[in-house]
Amino acid sequence: MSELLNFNYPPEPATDRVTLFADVILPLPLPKLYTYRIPFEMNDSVMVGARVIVQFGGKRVLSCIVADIHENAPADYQAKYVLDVLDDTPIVTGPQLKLFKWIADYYMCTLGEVINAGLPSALKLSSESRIQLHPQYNPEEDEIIFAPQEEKIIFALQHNQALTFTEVGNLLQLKSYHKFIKSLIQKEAIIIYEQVSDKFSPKVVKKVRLTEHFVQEEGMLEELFNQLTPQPKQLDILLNYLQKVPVHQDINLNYKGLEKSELSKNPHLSASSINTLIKKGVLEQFDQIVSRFPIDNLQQQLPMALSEHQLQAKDEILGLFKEKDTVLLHGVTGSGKTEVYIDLIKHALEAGGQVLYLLPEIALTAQIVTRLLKVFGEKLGVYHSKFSDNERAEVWQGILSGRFQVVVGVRSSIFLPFHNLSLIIVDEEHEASYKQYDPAPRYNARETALVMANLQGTKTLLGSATPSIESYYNCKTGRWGLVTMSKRFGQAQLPDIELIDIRDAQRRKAMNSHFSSQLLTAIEERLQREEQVILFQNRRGYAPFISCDECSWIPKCKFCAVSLSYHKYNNELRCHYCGYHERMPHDCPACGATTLKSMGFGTEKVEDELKLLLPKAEVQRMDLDTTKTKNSYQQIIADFENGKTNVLVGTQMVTKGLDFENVSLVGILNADTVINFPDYRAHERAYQLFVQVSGRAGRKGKPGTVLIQTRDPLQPIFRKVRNNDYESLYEHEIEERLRFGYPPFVRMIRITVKHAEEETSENAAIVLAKDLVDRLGKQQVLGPEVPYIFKIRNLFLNEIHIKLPRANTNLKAAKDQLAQAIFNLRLLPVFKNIRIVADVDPM
Ligand SMILES: Nc1ncnc2c1ncn2[C@@H]1O[C@H](COP(=O)(O)OP(=O)(O)OP(=O)(O)O)[C@@H](O)[C@H]1O
Ligand SMILES: [Zn+2]
Repeated sequence: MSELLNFNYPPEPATDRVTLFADVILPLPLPKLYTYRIPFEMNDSVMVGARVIVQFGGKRVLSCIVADIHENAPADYQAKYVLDVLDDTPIVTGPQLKLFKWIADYYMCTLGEVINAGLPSALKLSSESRIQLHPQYNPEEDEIIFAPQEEKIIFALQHNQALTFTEVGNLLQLKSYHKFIKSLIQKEAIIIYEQVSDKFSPKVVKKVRLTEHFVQEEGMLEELFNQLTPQPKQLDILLNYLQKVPVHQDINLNYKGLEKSELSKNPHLSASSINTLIKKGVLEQFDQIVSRFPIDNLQQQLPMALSEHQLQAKDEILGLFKEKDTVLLHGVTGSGKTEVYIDLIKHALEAGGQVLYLLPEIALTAQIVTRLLKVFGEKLGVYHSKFSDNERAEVWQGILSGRFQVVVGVRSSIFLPFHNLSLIIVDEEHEASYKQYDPAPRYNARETALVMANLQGTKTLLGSATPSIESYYNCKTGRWGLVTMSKRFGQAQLPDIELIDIRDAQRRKAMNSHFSSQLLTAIEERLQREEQVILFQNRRGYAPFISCDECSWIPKCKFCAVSLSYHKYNNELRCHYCGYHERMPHDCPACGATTLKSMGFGTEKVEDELKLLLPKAEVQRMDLDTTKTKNSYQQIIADFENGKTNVLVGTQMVTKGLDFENVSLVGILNADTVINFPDYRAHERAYQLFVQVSGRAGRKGKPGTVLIQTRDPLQPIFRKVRNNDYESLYEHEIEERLRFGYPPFVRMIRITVKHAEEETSENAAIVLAKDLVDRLGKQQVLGPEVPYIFKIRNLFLNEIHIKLPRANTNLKAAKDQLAQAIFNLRLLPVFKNIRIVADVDPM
């Protein structure tokens, strides 16, 4: 027996020496898969879906995913060897690989880009990866046996914070050192991380417990009581401990102990006495590493009992699922869709499958996670970008191991390694944030979820109070099932919606900056009644631009064709497209006058002015600027829930899905910017936004009011919003879409041509458009045209839109033509540096 075998290293060479090759997906935007040769001794350990380490190019060592194993050597190059296998079991499942391929094909990008977006970086190793000692690893205590090479690594790590892979290679003077790293990870002696700054730091809590002999030995506890009787403060602590940790019922409870803060935060207990007890050896203090997803203190609850309407909706959904794969739940705001989802999730879990619950925004997950945790406890995984990489990897592994059976998350959750889904829920299905705009893959999580459901033979439930026109069309044509809930839950009524004519108010001198006196009075009234208010404004920052009163100078971004927004809190001018920022000048750089004025207004100004106008109001703001840190959403939402704040000002973040019982007034400060947006979806979007934000008012018994400030109260969209008349919106929109050729009747692909020189960009777009007309036909190609924002990050943009009729178009063939046209264009020397982005189903 070789010494190596004792350490679980690759098995002995197979006797029938077939030469196998692995096609791997490298985490790079490469147009095709690369083939590597599998060394004989790894024939049995390389698996589809597992990670292997390969060398790519001269120096780079990368981990990649095996997509296929076969016996065909590549025809045009000599295959390099796979260096090492990282996983015993696949980390990417079969259905997932199929889905990734679909995403790459449909959204016209490479598999590498899909893998790159999909895998948490903690699962992507490269030569930049570093290792450090596992924080729980204790060389004295552990009885694990290490190979000499492993000991060498551990020794080095005891003297160095961290080592790169390359350093490990040099240390061992070995090329195939990865197996030692892998083995050390399995033995939990080391961990891997990507950068020094992102080092894994375990979450530790301080705990106390009774020193062992007090519990183990007969009569010791009684004696302790006697001893402590003269010290009532210490006795109190002991009693309190025993109340929370009833060791007399089960002595094993003592081992888990109690968080020290449970005792120290109690105002009736003395902190110094706790420490005295520790010094005396009555209590012992210890650290415990806890999960990042603690649910210890949550009381598991049964889901709420469904109302008659909810039960009926649920039965209808289950009934429709017998015939259709997809059902849309169209329920007005506050109708109790979430409880219907929860019931269906329970149902699906009982049948033994996994459930994915998609939400469009992190802001929304905060509230819903609390609700779901109560019902599903440890089975629930949460996934979004505010989580650290380690946390995301923990969720990924948790799904593979079966720890998490329900996952709630934002759009990127569609990349997770599900293999046994029995239900997918897409909440707020109309939301544009399901679409990733940049970088590739430019996928729509809603569409991808439907394909995922199809690949796994499962059902999808989409829900919204304001469905997208496309989804509703699918119901009308019978492809999907439709279930409607037209009443709010319980006694709650839909809010009253009133319009305020800003122009008229200005004439009557009834405007106080951006607030009509009607709105201000309404806010004051709610505050007096101790009710809460939500105010919506479509823009963040203080003002979308500033301008000199004297010479009309307006500061613009150096890199983009947009004006700079003014942010007052840090006195900065900022570009919302590229992030460029500079200090707000004191005088006009053009004429020297001191007459710089802010124009228009954003959420920051609303917050600022409201604090001046209503000094008693506790105002908080929720927008991109106030939600940068991980827990900021949760904090803002919790403060509002607890009544610590009474006015919440925000961008579209405050409009959707949030459920506050005490909100009785919603104000929309300027409705017009939402409606007058140059896009075929503008009216659909405006309707959705107004209905959704209105839907936050009056959700629990108290009647709600919505005040909408506008310069154009006759705009027909308002009538539809006030009457909650989705049908009439749909009828109008679908007719226009048919007449002018927009989705759902056509599929659109937007091609953006980018170049640092305006003329080159334009010429390239002209050449490309011409070629596309030849290939696809004149009807199918629109443009090129210069978009409204014609320069971003120093690149000049030109757009071409391709419209492909849904009926009788061979989509695959059309995309091949498009890809060929782009390829040919790039062959022309003048257009060598041109960048071309294809966005399929742009939003
Ligand atoms: N069966 C039930 N028992 C008790 N309360 C319920 C029940 N169903 C819903 N509710 C309450 O009614 C309110 C509205 O429900 P929910 O948030 O699910 O509405 P929704 O349809 O998701 O609304 P939106 O589209 O605005 O997000 C919530 O406060 C919820 O707790
Ligand atoms: Zn910019």
